[in-house]
Amino acid sequence: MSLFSATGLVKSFHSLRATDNVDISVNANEVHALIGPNGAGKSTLVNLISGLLPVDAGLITLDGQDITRLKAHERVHAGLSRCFQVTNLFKEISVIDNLRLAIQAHEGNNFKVFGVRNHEAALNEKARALGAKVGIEGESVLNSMAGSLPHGAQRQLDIALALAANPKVLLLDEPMAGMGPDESARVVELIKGLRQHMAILLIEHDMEAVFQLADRISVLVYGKVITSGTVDQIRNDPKVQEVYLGSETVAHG
Ligand SMILES: Nc1ncnc2c1ncn2[C@@H]1O[C@H](COP(=O)(O)OP(=O)(O)OP(=O)(O)O)[C@@H](O)[C@H]1O
Repeated sequence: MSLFSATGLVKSFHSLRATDNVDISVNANEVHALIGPNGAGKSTLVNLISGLLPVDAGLITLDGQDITRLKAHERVHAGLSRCFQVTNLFKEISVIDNLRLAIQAHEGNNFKVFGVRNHEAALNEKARALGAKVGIEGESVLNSMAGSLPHGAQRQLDIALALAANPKVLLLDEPMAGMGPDESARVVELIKGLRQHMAILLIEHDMEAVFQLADRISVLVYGKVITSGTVDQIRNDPKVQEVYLGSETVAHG
C-alpha cells in the first residue's frame, strides 16, 4: 500500500472543475513529481492535499490513516509536511531562531523553556542539526536574519522548517522557483538525500530537476491526470508533448 494516497479528488470553483477526479499516490522513498501547464490545477491539488482547501469529494490517506477531513496542522502532526511556494520564514529574526521556533512548534513546548539552561542547549543543538540537514550551517549564516539570506538559501531553510515535524511525506511546492542553476543543483542534491528518509510529492516547473529526481511523473491538465509514468515514458509520451506544444523542454529537459 502507498504511504500517501489521494483517490477521486474533486474540487470545483462554481462551474469550473479545478480538480477532476484525481488519483495520486506516493510510496516510501519515492519522488513522485506532478507537472502541468499554467492553470492545470496544481496549486488547487496541493491545497486539497495539505488541507488548506476542503475537498468536494475523494479520500486522502497517510500511512493508512484517513486524513481527508483533518485540518492543515493536524495533517502536519500526522506526518504530512508542506513547503510553500512563497517562503514561510520569519524574515526578521535569525536563521537559528527560525529553526528553534520550528522545533518548538512541533514539540509543543512553550516559551517558558527559554529560562531552562539544559533545555536551551538541547534546543540549540537540535536547531543546528536541523539546519545542517539542508546545508544551512556555520555561525555567520545561523546568526544572520533569515530575510538576508540569498533566495536559494531561504528555500533551503523553508525545507528545514518543514522537516522539523519529522514528516513521512513531504510536499514540495515548486522548490526551485526563482533559482539560478547553481542553487537548483544544490536543492536537487538536497532532495536526493531526503528521499532516503521519506516519500516526496514534488510539484515543479523545472523539467531538468524533475527528470533528475522523479521516480514517477504525473501530468495534470485541466484538473485531470492525463498520464503517469517513469521519466522515459513521460518524455516520449505524445500526449505530453502535445500539451507542452513543440516542447523541446519535455523532450530534452
Ligand atoms: N479560489 C478560486 N476561485 C475560482 N477559481 C479558482 C480558484 N483557485 C483556482 N481557480 C481556478 O482553477 C484553475 C486551476 O488553478 P490552479 O491555480 O490550481 O492552477 P496551477 O496549475 O497551480 O497554475 P499555475 O501553475 O499557474 O500556478 C484555474 O482555472 C484557476 O483560475
